[in-house]
Amino acid sequence: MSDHFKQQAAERAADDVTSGMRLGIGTGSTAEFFVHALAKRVGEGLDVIGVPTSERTRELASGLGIRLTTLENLPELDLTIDGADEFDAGLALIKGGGGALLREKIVAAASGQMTVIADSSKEVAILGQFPLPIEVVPFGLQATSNAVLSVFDDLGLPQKLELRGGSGQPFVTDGGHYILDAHLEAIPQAQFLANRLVAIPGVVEHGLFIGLATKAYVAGSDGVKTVLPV
Ligand SMILES: O=C[C@H](O)[C@H](O)[C@H](O)COP(=O)(O)O
Repeated sequence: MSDHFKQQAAERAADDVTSGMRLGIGTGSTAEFFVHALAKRVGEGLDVIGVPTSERTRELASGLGIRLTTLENLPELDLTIDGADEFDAGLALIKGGGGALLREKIVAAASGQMTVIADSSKEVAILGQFPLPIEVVPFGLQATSNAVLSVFDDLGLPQKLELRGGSGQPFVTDGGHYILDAHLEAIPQAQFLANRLVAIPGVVEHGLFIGLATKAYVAGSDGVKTVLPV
């Protein structure tokens, strides 16, 4: 059922795209529905150019005939459409469940607008039930993990950090980094935590997206609703 909702939200976002737009194209199962909906419109004559946020999305979108480029060639975008793991009433997000958070955040920050597409299960009163992904360089992994844990300690957050994939075969991002998933349960001071995390050497980026999303299409049993940040 949730796949059906993801598809509805994605199709609603695809309706907003007009010819000439420079698009950031997100990653994940919801974003994949968007890629299919966009490809259908491209097949009907819509003329857009897209920057994918992952190799996975690049392969899918190019295979479906969507014209793509890189952010190097097109550093300013009109609109990014992407999924989220959680969002709150202010449209602060947790992203990175699929490991694409770094490119997703760079692309969203280069876009005039960002539309989140999600099923209603992603809406939360407070972020943090979904584990917060923190992308780190492999060098100095233990030292970086310790520094992250020390920030959690300072903020009274749970000290539970897991290397995605496990130490035997860590998950490697498109940028060649690892991901630490932080099981925080609730993040009451998201901006403060974000500031502390990016100040740690070895942390490349984290999955808190604050002040980036300008709109969300959220699909549930009542249909697709539009959410604007409060
Ligand atoms: O790294 C992955 C992305 O941030 C995804 O957009 C996010 O995990 C949501 O994915 P899904 O649409 O599959 O729930």
